Amino acid sequence: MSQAVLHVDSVSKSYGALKALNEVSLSVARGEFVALLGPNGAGKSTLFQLLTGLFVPDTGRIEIDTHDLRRQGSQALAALGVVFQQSTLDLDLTVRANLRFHARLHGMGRAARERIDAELERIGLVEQANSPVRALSGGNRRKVEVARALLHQPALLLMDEPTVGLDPASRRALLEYVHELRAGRGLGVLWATHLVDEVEDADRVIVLHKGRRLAAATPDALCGQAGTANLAGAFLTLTGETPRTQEGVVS
Ligand SMILES: Nc1ncnc2c1ncn2[C@@H]1O[C@H](COP(=O)(O)OP(=O)(O)OP(=O)(O)O)[C@@H](O)[C@H]1O
Repeated sequence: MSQAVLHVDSVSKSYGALKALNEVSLSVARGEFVALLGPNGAGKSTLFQLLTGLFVPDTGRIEIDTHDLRRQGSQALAALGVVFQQSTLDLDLTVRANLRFHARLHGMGRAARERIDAELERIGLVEQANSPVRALSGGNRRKVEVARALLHQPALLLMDEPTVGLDPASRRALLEYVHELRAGRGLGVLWATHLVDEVEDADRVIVLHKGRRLAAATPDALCGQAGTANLAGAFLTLTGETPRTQEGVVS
C-alpha cells in the first residue's frame, strides 16, 4: 500500500463509564477513499473529534501525514481538511469572504487569492463568489465547505456525515465530486456515514459499532466475509442493526 496519510493505532476514548471508542485502529492511504460506516452512536463523531485535536485519546496514537498529532500538532493539523456534520459557514458573508477567512486562519498570505479562485472554478461557483452563502442551495453550500477544507491543500480530507440534510441528487453529486477529488489529487478521504449506499464505491469500508472496529475491507470482500449478496446484508450480519440508505430503512 502507498504511504498512509492517516494512521490510527489502537485508540480508545471513554466518557465516564461509557467506552465510546475501544482500541480502534485504521489507516487511509494517499489517494484512497475509506468509508467509516456505523449506526448512530457507533463512535464516528468521537473519532473525528480525536482526529481534529478537539479531544485527546485516553490511549493509542494518531498520525496524520506521518506527523504525530500529540507531539507535532501544528504539522499534523496543517495536513488535514475537515467538513463537519453541521455547516460552519457564515451565511451572511459572501462565498469569497468565507473562503478568505479560512485562508487567513491557515496563514496562507498571498497564495490565498489564487487558491480561492482555483477552488471556486473547480466547484463551478465563480459567478456566486460575491453572493452571500445564504443564497446558495444546500448542495452548493456543501461544495463551498469542501472547497474551503481544501484551500490549504491538505493530504487528508475528513467528511463527517456530510450529506445530512441534502436531497438525493445533491447527495450523489457530492459523493461523486469527492471521489473525483480523491482520484485527481491523490487525496486521502475518510467519509463517515450511517448510510450503506454511500459506501458502495469506497476503496475500503471500515465498520464501526459500539466503539469497536468490526471489519475493514473492500465492499466486495466485506460481502464475502459476511456471506451476503450486498453491503446492506453484510452490515446487518456484522452489527445486527437494520441498515439505512438515503431512501430510508432497507427492508
Ligand atoms: N460528550 C459526551 N458525553 C457523554 N457521552 C457521549 C458524548 N459524546 C458522545 N457520547 C456517547 O458516545 C457514544 C458514541 O457517540 P458518537 O457521537 O461518537 O457516535 P456517532 O457514531 O457519531 O453517532 P451519531 O451519528 O449519532 O453522532 C454514544 O453512546 C454517545 O451517546
